[in-house]
Amino acid sequence: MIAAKQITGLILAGGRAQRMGGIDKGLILFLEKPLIESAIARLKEQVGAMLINANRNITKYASYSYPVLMDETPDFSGPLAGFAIGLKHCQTPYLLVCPCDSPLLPLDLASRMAAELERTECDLVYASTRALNGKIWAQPVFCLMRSDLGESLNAFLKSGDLKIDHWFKALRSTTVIFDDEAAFANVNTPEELLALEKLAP
Ligand SMILES: Nc1nc2c(ncn2[C@@H]2O[C@H](COP(=O)(O)OP(=O)(O)OP(=O)(O)O)[C@@H](O)[C@H]2O)c(=O)[nH]1
Ligand SMILES: [Mg+2]
Repeated sequence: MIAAKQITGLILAGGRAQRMGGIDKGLILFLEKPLIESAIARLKEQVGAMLINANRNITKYASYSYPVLMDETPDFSGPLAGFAIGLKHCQTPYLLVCPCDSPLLPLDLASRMAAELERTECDLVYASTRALNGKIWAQPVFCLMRSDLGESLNAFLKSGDLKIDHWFKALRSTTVIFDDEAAFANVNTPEELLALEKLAP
Protein backbone atom coordinates (compact mmCIF):
# COMPACT_ATOMS: atom_id res chain seq x y z
CA MET A 1 0.00 0.00 0.00
CA ILE A 2 1.25 3.50 -0.80
CA ALA A 3 1.51 5.31 2.54
CA ALA A 4 0.87 9.02 3.09
CA LYS A 5 4.53 9.52 4.01
CA GLN A 6 5.57 8.31 0.53
CA ILE A 7 3.64 11.18 -1.06
CA THR A 8 4.71 14.84 -1.41
CA GLY A 9 1.91 17.34 -1.92
CA LEU A 10 2.57 20.14 -4.43
CA ILE A 11 0.25 23.14 -4.46
CA LEU A 12 0.28 25.06 -7.72
CA ALA A 13 -0.03 28.79 -7.17
CA GLY A 14 2.02 29.91 -10.13
CA GLY A 15 -0.64 31.08 -12.56
CA ARG A 16 -1.42 34.51 -13.92
CA ALA A 17 -5.03 34.58 -12.65
CA GLN A 18 -6.12 36.71 -15.56
CA ARG A 19 -9.80 36.03 -14.90
CA MET A 20 -9.22 37.47 -11.42
CA GLY A 21 -7.65 40.60 -12.86
CA GLY A 22 -4.07 39.30 -12.73
CA ILE A 23 -3.66 39.31 -8.96
CA ASP A 24 -1.91 36.48 -7.14
CA LYS A 25 -4.82 34.05 -6.77
CA GLY A 26 -3.36 32.00 -3.92
CA LEU A 27 -3.28 35.08 -1.71
CA ILE A 28 -6.79 36.47 -2.28
CA LEU A 29 -8.94 36.23 0.80
CA PHE A 30 -11.34 33.30 1.10
CA LEU A 31 -13.36 33.44 4.32
CA GLU A 32 -10.83 36.04 5.55
CA LYS A 33 -7.73 33.89 4.96
CA PRO A 34 -5.44 33.62 1.92
CA LEU A 35 -7.05 31.10 -0.44
CA ILE A 36 -4.04 28.78 -0.47
CA GLU A 37 -4.42 28.18 3.28
CA SER A 38 -7.58 26.11 2.72
CA ALA A 39 -5.80 23.89 0.21
CA ILE A 40 -2.77 23.55 2.49
CA ALA A 41 -4.96 22.60 5.46
CA ARG A 42 -6.71 19.84 3.51
CA LEU A 43 -3.69 18.51 1.64
CA LYS A 44 -1.12 18.45 4.44
CA GLU A 45 -3.14 15.84 6.36
CA GLN A 46 -2.90 13.46 3.42
CA VAL A 47 0.83 13.55 2.62
CA GLY A 48 4.25 13.29 4.24
CA ALA A 49 5.81 16.48 2.81
CA MET A 50 4.64 19.63 1.09
CA LEU A 51 5.93 21.97 -1.63
CA ILE A 52 4.46 25.22 -2.94
CA ASN A 53 4.93 26.36 -6.53
CA ALA A 54 4.59 30.13 -6.99
CA ASN A 55 6.02 32.78 -9.27
CA ARG A 56 5.22 35.94 -7.30
CA ASN A 57 5.17 37.01 -3.63
CA ILE A 58 7.67 34.30 -2.75
CA THR A 59 8.29 35.66 0.77
CA LYS A 60 4.59 35.49 1.61
CA TYR A 61 4.29 31.90 0.38
CA ALA A 62 7.47 31.00 2.28
CA SER A 63 5.74 32.01 5.53
CA TYR A 64 3.89 28.67 5.43
CA SER A 65 7.28 27.02 6.12
CA TYR A 66 7.29 24.76 3.06
CA PRO A 67 9.82 25.10 0.22
CA VAL A 68 8.58 27.57 -2.44
CA LEU A 69 9.60 26.70 -5.99
CA MET A 70 9.39 29.03 -8.99
CA ASP A 71 8.83 27.80 -12.56
CA GLU A 72 12.05 27.28 -14.50
CA THR A 73 10.31 27.73 -17.83
CA PRO A 74 9.55 31.37 -18.51
CA ASP A 75 6.43 33.47 -18.91
CA PHE A 76 3.72 31.54 -17.14
CA SER A 77 3.87 28.62 -19.52
CA GLY A 78 1.13 26.71 -17.72
CA PRO A 79 0.65 24.18 -14.93
CA LEU A 80 3.12 21.65 -16.37
CA ALA A 81 5.91 24.12 -15.56
CA GLY A 82 4.85 23.72 -11.93
CA PHE A 83 4.73 19.93 -12.24
CA ALA A 84 8.30 19.99 -13.64
CA ILE A 85 9.83 21.96 -10.79
CA GLY A 86 7.85 19.89 -8.28
CA LEU A 87 9.19 16.64 -9.74
CA LYS A 88 12.71 18.06 -9.63
CA HIS A 89 12.49 18.72 -5.89
CA CYS A 90 10.27 15.83 -4.80
CA GLN A 91 12.09 13.51 -2.40
CA THR A 92 9.39 10.86 -2.01
CA PRO A 93 8.34 8.18 -4.55
CA TYR A 94 5.07 9.96 -5.37
CA LEU A 95 3.96 13.54 -6.05
CA LEU A 96 0.36 14.69 -5.58
CA VAL A 97 -0.43 17.95 -7.38
CA CYS A 98 -3.35 20.21 -6.44
CA PRO A 99 -4.24 23.76 -7.45
CA CYS A 100 -4.30 26.61 -4.91
CA ASP A 101 -7.80 27.66 -5.88
CA SER A 102 -9.90 24.63 -4.83
CA PRO A 103 -10.43 25.27 -1.13
CA LEU A 104 -12.82 22.33 -0.61
CA LEU A 105 -10.57 19.63 -2.08
CA PRO A 106 -11.45 16.08 -0.95
CA LEU A 107 -9.91 14.72 2.22
CA ASP A 108 -9.70 11.27 0.64
CA LEU A 109 -7.97 12.54 -2.52
CA ALA A 110 -4.57 11.00 -1.82
CA SER A 111 -5.86 7.69 -0.49
CA ARG A 112 -8.22 7.07 -3.42
CA MET A 113 -5.72 8.13 -6.06
CA ALA A 114 -2.95 6.08 -4.42
CA ALA A 115 -5.12 2.96 -4.30
CA GLU A 116 -5.88 3.34 -8.01
CA LEU A 117 -2.27 4.03 -8.96
CA GLU A 118 -1.23 0.88 -7.18
CA ARG A 119 -4.08 -1.25 -8.53
CA THR A 120 -3.52 -0.25 -12.15
CA GLU A 121 0.29 0.00 -11.97
CA CYS A 122 0.02 3.25 -13.92
CA ASP A 123 2.54 6.12 -13.88
CA LEU A 124 -0.06 8.74 -13.13
CA VAL A 125 -3.66 9.01 -12.01
CA TYR A 126 -5.75 12.17 -12.34
CA ALA A 127 -9.11 13.03 -10.81
CA SER A 128 -12.38 13.32 -12.71
CA THR A 129 -15.76 14.45 -11.48
CA ARG A 130 -19.24 13.28 -12.34
CA ALA A 131 -21.61 16.18 -12.96
CA LEU A 132 -25.27 15.98 -11.92
CA ASN A 133 -26.19 15.19 -15.53
CA GLY A 134 -23.81 12.23 -15.43
CA LYS A 135 -21.12 13.80 -17.58
CA ILE A 136 -17.53 13.04 -16.59
CA TRP A 137 -15.08 15.95 -16.46
CA ALA A 138 -11.33 15.54 -16.14
CA GLN A 139 -9.71 17.57 -13.35
CA PRO A 140 -6.12 17.17 -14.56
CA VAL A 141 -4.46 19.55 -12.10
CA PHE A 142 -5.42 17.08 -9.36
CA CYS A 143 -3.06 14.22 -10.04
CA LEU A 144 -0.83 11.70 -8.34
CA MET A 145 2.24 10.49 -10.19
CA ARG A 146 5.42 8.54 -9.71
CA SER A 147 8.13 11.05 -8.91
CA ASP A 148 10.55 9.58 -11.46
CA LEU A 149 8.65 11.18 -14.36
CA GLY A 150 10.79 14.34 -14.45
CA GLU A 151 12.78 13.26 -17.50
CA SER A 152 9.63 12.36 -19.41
CA LEU A 153 8.07 15.72 -18.59
CA ASN A 154 11.17 17.73 -19.41
CA ALA A 155 11.47 16.00 -22.79
CA PHE A 156 7.78 16.65 -23.45
CA LEU A 157 8.11 20.37 -22.55
CA LYS A 158 11.24 20.68 -24.72
CA SER A 159 9.17 19.47 -27.67
CA GLY A 160 7.15 22.68 -27.25
CA ASP A 161 3.87 21.10 -26.11
CA LEU A 162 2.38 22.52 -22.92
CA LYS A 163 -0.92 20.65 -22.78
CA ILE A 164 -1.49 18.52 -19.69
CA ASP A 165 -3.72 15.97 -21.40
CA HIS A 166 -1.15 15.43 -24.17
CA TRP A 167 1.51 14.56 -21.61
CA PHE A 168 -0.89 12.27 -19.75
CA LYS A 169 -1.58 10.42 -23.01
CA ALA A 170 2.14 9.81 -23.48
CA LEU A 171 2.18 7.98 -20.10
CA ARG A 172 0.39 5.03 -18.59
CA SER A 173 -2.36 7.11 -17.02
CA THR A 174 -5.79 6.53 -15.61
CA THR A 175 -8.43 8.40 -13.63
CA VAL A 176 -10.49 8.16 -10.44
CA ILE A 177 -14.03 9.48 -10.69
CA PHE A 178 -15.25 11.46 -7.67
CA ASP A 179 -18.99 11.91 -7.26
CA ASP A 180 -18.62 14.95 -5.00
CA GLU A 181 -18.19 17.54 -7.72
CA ALA A 182 -18.45 20.44 -5.25
CA ALA A 183 -15.20 19.36 -3.59
CA PHE A 184 -13.39 20.31 -6.79
CA ALA A 185 -15.07 23.70 -7.21
CA ASN A 186 -12.44 26.29 -8.02
CA VAL A 187 -12.15 30.04 -8.00
CA ASN A 188 -11.55 31.63 -11.38
CA THR A 189 -13.50 34.88 -11.07
CA PRO A 190 -14.57 37.23 -8.25
CA GLU A 191 -18.14 35.93 -8.68
CA GLU A 192 -16.98 32.33 -8.18
CA LEU A 193 -15.12 33.39 -5.04
CA LEU A 194 -18.33 34.75 -3.48
CA ALA A 195 -20.35 31.70 -4.54
CA LEU A 196 -17.79 29.31 -3.08
CA GLU A 197 -17.61 31.18 0.23
CA LYS A 198 -21.32 30.42 0.62
CA LEU A 199 -20.78 26.74 -0.18
CA ALA A 200 -17.96 26.24 2.30
CA PRO A 201 -18.78 24.19 5.43
N1 LIG B 1 3.41 26.98 -12.11
C1 LIG B 1 2.43 27.41 -12.87
N2 LIG B 1 1.15 27.14 -12.53
C2 LIG B 1 0.19 27.61 -13.34
C3 LIG B 1 0.45 28.34 -14.50
N3 LIG B 1 -0.74 28.65 -15.09
C4 LIG B 1 -1.70 28.13 -14.30
N4 LIG B 1 -1.14 27.51 -13.23
C5 LIG B 1 -1.83 26.83 -12.13
O1 LIG B 1 -2.72 25.87 -12.63
C6 LIG B 1 -3.90 25.83 -11.83
C7 LIG B 1 -5.11 25.97 -12.73
O2 LIG B 1 -4.98 27.15 -13.49
P1 LIG B 1 -6.10 28.26 -13.68
O3 LIG B 1 -7.30 27.98 -12.85
O4 LIG B 1 -6.28 28.48 -15.14
O5 LIG B 1 -5.36 29.51 -13.00
P2 LIG B 1 -4.66 30.72 -13.70
O6 LIG B 1 -3.99 30.29 -14.97
O7 LIG B 1 -3.83 31.38 -12.68
O8 LIG B 1 -5.90 31.67 -14.05
P3 LIG B 1 -6.32 32.30 -15.47
O9 LIG B 1 -5.18 33.21 -15.87
O10 LIG B 1 -7.56 33.07 -15.15
O11 LIG B 1 -6.52 31.12 -16.40
C8 LIG B 1 -3.75 26.94 -10.80
O12 LIG B 1 -3.36 26.33 -9.60
C9 LIG B 1 -2.66 27.83 -11.32
O13 LIG B 1 -1.88 28.41 -10.29
C10 LIG B 1 1.83 28.62 -14.83
O14 LIG B 1 2.15 29.26 -15.83
N5 LIG B 1 2.76 28.13 -13.99
MG1 LIG C 1 -5.18 29.40 -16.64
